[in-house]
Amino acid sequence: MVTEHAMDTEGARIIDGKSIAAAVRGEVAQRVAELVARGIQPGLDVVLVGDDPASQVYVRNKDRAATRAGFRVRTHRLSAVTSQAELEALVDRLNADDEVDGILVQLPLPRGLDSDAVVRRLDPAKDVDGLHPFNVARLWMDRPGLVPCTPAGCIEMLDRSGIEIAGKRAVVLGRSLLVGKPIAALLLARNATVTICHSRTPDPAAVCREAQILVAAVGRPELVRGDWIAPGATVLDVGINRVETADGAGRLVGDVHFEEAHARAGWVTPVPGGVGPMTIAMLLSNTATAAANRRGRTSA
Ligand SMILES: Nc1nc2c(c(=O)[nH]1)N[C@@H](CN(C=O)c1ccc(C(=O)N[C@@H](CCC(=O)O)C(=O)O)cc1)CN2
Repeated sequence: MVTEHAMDTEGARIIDGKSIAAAVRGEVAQRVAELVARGIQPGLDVVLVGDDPASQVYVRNKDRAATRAGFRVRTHRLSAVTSQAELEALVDRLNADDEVDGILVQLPLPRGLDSDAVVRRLDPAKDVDGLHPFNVARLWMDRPGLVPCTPAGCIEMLDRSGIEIAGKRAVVLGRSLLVGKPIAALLLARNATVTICHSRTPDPAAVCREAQILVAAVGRPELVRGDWIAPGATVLDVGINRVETADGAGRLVGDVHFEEAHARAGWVTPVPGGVGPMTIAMLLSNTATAAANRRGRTSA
């Protein structure tokens, strides 16, 4: 199936997540400045439990990006042996604190903690990850609300690259609450015809080959090969997998074999530097939206 983004001999066009994320961050900084000019200091509280190295990096980057955009940021670092009751008590305190506009609990939580219960405990108005059942329901009802950051970033990348969504056949590989299901809902809301593939789909390659927009979010390094991709398709790679290399340094790869996708697709996101940076940019955008909603919107 050939989309209107015909390939040329140079291969697919790259969707540069780093530069799109920088543009979004700049726009959010402007929205924050407008709130501050109205006497409102928007605040983000980030909760990190345990010592997972990747989570520590993501939380540090969120703190830095939010601070640079002008938010008041507090990061709460809790030990890996924090109890469910202690974690929920912190969420209750942040829910009750009027200076807190956004609460983000970094996932995954250490084993033994119930992340669903923690997410359900959040005030939906401060749930800048868009994971509370209230926000999930609003998403599926096509009502405005806080939308999970990575899926929101995928849509932003398509829009800012001028890639039409309406009327396209979209295939989402993966059905997680954080990415697969919400990106499917967002594509559907934009009038794509959406199929979700998962571990029990009999021939995922054949389904993916039907896609004009293919989103890979399964956490399986380079699962999607060139022959899974329709010539000219748009490929969004949400996977971030660290794989070993002969020199021991390791490298990051996505769920898509980049070189093969590049040779076949019309548009493709790289890893790193594709969807990943959009996650933090959209967190900032959600936090500005939450602040404006909570504190009385005029423009931000
Ligand atoms: N509460 C949440 N937890 C998690 C989320 C989330 O949206 N909310 N998403 C992921 C991790 N994540 C943010 O938390 C995240 C992942 C990747 C990136 C990113 O910029 N990746 C870079 C590469 C980074 C590297 O070198 O490792 C890229 O792809 O270019 C940012 C944020 C799970 N948890």
